[in-house]
Amino acid sequence: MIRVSVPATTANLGVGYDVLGMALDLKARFTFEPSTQKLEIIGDGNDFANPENLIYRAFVTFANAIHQPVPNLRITVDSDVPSARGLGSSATCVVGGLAAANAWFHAGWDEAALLKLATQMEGHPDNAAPAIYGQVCATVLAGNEPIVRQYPVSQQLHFVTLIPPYAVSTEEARNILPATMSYADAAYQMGRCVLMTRALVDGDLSLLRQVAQDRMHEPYRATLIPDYQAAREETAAHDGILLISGSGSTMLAIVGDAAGAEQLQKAAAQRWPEWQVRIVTPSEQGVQVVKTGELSKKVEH
Ligand SMILES: Nc1ncnc2c1ncn2[C@@H]1O[C@H](COP(=O)(O)OP(=O)(O)OP(=O)(O)O)[C@@H](O)[C@H]1O
Ligand SMILES: N[C@@H](CCO)C(=O)O
Repeated sequence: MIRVSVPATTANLGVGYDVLGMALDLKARFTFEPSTQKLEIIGDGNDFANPENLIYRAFVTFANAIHQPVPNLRITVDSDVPSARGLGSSATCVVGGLAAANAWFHAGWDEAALLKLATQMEGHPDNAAPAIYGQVCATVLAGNEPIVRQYPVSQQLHFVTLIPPYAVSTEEARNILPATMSYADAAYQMGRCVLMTRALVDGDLSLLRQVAQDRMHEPYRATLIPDYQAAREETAAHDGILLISGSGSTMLAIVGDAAGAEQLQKAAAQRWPEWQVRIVTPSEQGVQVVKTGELSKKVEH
């Protein structure tokens, strides 16, 4: 049996559209076993219990890439990562399926090779990179080749996810973005993206506040999240900064101390009782693969 644990990820971190992403301590756990049937999927939503399941598709993609036959599989899903909420659920499926297949076939692919294939499946690397490597990752593509670097996140920063009960599909949230932006806006954005990484590493909340205002996607995507303005005001009332997590609908609040995070969590949970409001911490680890009862660090080399 192969067990895979993959962290949720919050992509973009505001000003790092398609570049920055951070792994979180919310996990998706998948197990892969031989089955007498072609495919069994247990524990996943009804919509996903079919061969189009993204976890299975990733496993099949890997098998095809190394020219191996696809085995009969039982996949068991136990995920704390809600689907289509901006917390990288699709990346957990893709990275989980690829990493499991890598271990299943003893293929020995390293993280860079997994990231390349995961990026092809996802279309952009900013969820897949931290799902594989952990921490904050900055990733760019040189042709099809991802170039990635990790940044440790300061423990002085505290994070609260505000997860509404409604979904936003990434596809829709990408389609509403304009096709071009001006040089002035590009320069505005580049500088803030660079300084955002510094603010996260240093735990510099005042710098973070100065550079968090995005011009590339948040103004457009806010229209897809009916409670965005209210969530911003609630976060500001607790001295926090609000970003759209990935393509939404989740919003990520960043505050400067643990007590402030708890107060915001309580207030938001009270105001929106049907939301999941969770204090989260960055995950230092990316995907973990456990095979035959032993923890092997990521995939076996
Ligand atoms: N548990 C799951 N089992 C199978 N497929 C899933 C599961 N969770 C998510 N998916 C797939 O991922 C899709 C959602 O991906 P989408 O990119 O829209 O949102 P997200 O990854 O949660 O958010 P974001 O990319 O903004 O962080 C679902 O429509 C489904 O295809
Ligand atoms: N960078 C991606 C992350 C969501 O998958 C986006 O914002 O569309």
